[in-house]
Amino acid sequence: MEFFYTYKSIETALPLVDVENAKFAILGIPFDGTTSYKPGARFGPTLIRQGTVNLESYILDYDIDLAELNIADIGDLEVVAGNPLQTVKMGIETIRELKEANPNVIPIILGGEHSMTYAPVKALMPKSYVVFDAHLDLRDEYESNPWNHACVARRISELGVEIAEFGIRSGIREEVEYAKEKGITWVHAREYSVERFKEVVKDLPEPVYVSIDIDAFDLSMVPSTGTPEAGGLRFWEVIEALEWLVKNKRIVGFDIMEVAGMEIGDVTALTGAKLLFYFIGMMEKFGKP
Ligand SMILES: N=C(N)NCCCCNCCCN
Ligand SMILES: [Mn+2]
Ligand SMILES: [Mn+2]
Repeated sequence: MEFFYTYKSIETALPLVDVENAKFAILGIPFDGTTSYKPGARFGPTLIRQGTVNLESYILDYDIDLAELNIADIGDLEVVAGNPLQTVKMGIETIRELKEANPNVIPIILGGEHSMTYAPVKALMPKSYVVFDAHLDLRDEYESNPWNHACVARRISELGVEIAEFGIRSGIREEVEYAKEKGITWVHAREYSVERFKEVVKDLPEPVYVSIDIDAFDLSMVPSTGTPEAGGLRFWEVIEALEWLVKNKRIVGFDIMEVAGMEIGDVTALTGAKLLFYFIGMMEKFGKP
């Protein structure tokens, strides 16, 4: 199947199937036009895919081999340089095309900056948005742009989607006040635990969209990201929370955003690649239908 707004990118190290037969479909959105400190997230989709070359397709702790699963990769979205809204609109259309081709497929978006997450959320319209992030992303606008990556959770909130945020350690008072006004729960990185995650998420309505802004992880694991923040989360404490989430809530989509970098083997991209493999593996092993 051909998609109007996509082009073929490098492929992961996994054998791939057609969209029509896929359980998971990868789409890269290489946009980084509003990142304010470090650029390079436009290379995230390519670097994450290339990082999978380094990984075994077999997930030891799950006894699942991703090479045996039905995974499609529809390439990267054609972005409109400097225009996040137009790029998001093309992303919405592409993900809707994807779901028309296979209503059961689970889209996995590789960013690109976090503003692009609005596209899968608008296309899939989950009841809840669960996000790991260093930043609240609840600004009404940033650098005079309401489609800046610092605003994505606010735009999602305006869709009426319930929101829970984890790993937070950066924001402004106005965002905290907005979260309080809208009943958005956010957990500071210092207060984060898997138990706290379960407490917050257990009553959220389904289905759920899960977003990972890679800067939620500690700076040591993800130095190549647009707005890095020290004091982040550890890998396995996020994986354990996601395993509980996919067992207990129906997941309609997933993304890994804000992976930047300029070279093959970038540490941040390798973190993203490992996370990609674990998410697919846990969905296969534990995913609630
Ligand atoms: N990724 C994000 N959500 N970023 C939010 C804006 C970056 C905060 N810089 C603050 C700079 C103040 N000197
Ligand atoms: Mn973010
Ligand atoms: Mn962030």
